[in-house]
Amino acid sequence: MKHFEANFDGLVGPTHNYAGLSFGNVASQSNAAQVSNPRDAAKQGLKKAKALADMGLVQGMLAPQERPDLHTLRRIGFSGSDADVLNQAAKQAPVLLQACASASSMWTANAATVSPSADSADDKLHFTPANLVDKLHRSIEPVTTGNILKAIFADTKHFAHHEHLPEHPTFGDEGAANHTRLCHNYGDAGVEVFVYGRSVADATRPAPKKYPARQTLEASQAVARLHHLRDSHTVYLQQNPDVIDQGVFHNDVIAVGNQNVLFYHEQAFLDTQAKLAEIERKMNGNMHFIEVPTAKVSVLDAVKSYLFNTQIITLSDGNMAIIAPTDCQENPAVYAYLNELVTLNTPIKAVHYFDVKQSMQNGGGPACLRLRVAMNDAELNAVNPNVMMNDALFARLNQWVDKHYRDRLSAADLADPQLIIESRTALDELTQIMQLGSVYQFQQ
Ligand SMILES: NCCC[C@H](NC(=O)CCC(=O)O)C(=O)O
Repeated sequence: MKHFEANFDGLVGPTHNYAGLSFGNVASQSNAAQVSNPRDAAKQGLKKAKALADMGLVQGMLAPQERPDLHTLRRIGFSGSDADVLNQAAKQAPVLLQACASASSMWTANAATVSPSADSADDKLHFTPANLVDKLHRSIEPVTTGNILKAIFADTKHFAHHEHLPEHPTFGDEGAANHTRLCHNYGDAGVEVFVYGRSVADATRPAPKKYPARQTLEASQAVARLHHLRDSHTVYLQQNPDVIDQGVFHNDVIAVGNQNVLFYHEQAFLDTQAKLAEIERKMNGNMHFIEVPTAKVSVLDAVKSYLFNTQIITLSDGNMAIIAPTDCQENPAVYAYLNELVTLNTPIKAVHYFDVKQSMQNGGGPACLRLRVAMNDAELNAVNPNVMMNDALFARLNQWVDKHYRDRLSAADLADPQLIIESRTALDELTQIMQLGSVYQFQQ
């Protein structure tokens, strides 16, 4: 049986816009009120996903969510026709309308935490959608995320789906952005590293002062229990609160892992040496810890360029490559570091750059755009084949984007009732292309 890691990228939705909704996410805040280009955003994402498929990786796509979310707007008291609801919300509570119109489900690293069957005591592949409670616009994602994941990973013989954690700050959960699975071969039992920003129960642990710590230790522990992970193969690691206060709102802005490589910034964690020793021990040795010193790349440069929001992928020859945003080429310190990295004695031998600027301007790099699912042949055979990237799906989805997406969207456009119709027409067609069934509220 073959074992590998598949990536499922989020297809950018038709309402992609810049609303400055994410306090603590520097890019989101500094690009607030810019005009976005949903069509380019979707095509940039598709191009990156297709390139990985062409490199021989197993690559799928996850459908976007229904936005504007009329269901939530009605739940909070706006009423009448769909156009009335938008109109009232735009006048009375424009920030709530923006929250209900965000295309943030595109960042599928936050869709869920995924544990492969090799790690779980019940031999199933587990999914827990993230509750994303720290941000209103993201807290409305998990139910539909669960529907989409169940429509793609349907076979209960292989896949276990859990409900998102209780919607309370105690269980703040940001999904795979704060979770890294390490292993020697993809089929081996791996070590799952959960990185949290604060502990609710243990007030003696430090916490950030300026920006929120979105992920709690309590949430990470709950997910590990749900997924039947073994203590001997699980590590809980605290993020350095000082870097959260410098804009590292998710761990995947400061660290990324693949197989036996952990690539991270010197200032990423607390208790770094003791925790790396625990990882080394639980992995039975042979780890490559690639620590980037502040002297070479500052935290500020890491946050600006998204050096760590890169994907590290294993190619068929066993070598690894980094998938980086072009912003890393534009930052002299980071570019120099990456050029040096490929000459060092590590498994990483190449860097490929992709323009994902539409997403970057909201604080989402290549790694935010994908959900990793380590699996085997038998599990892949049970996945809905209509979401898997290939020449035909790439062409079909590009046509679909051209047909339905606008090439500019401003805050004022979110109040346009026509946007509801466009978005629903597009998503209805997409559920047919991907054969997802009725995953959206408007289809029920
Ligand atoms: N993993 C990357 C997530 C980026 C995402 N940005 C946003 O939601 C910005 C939306 C806006 O400001 O319009 C976030 O902060 O959760």
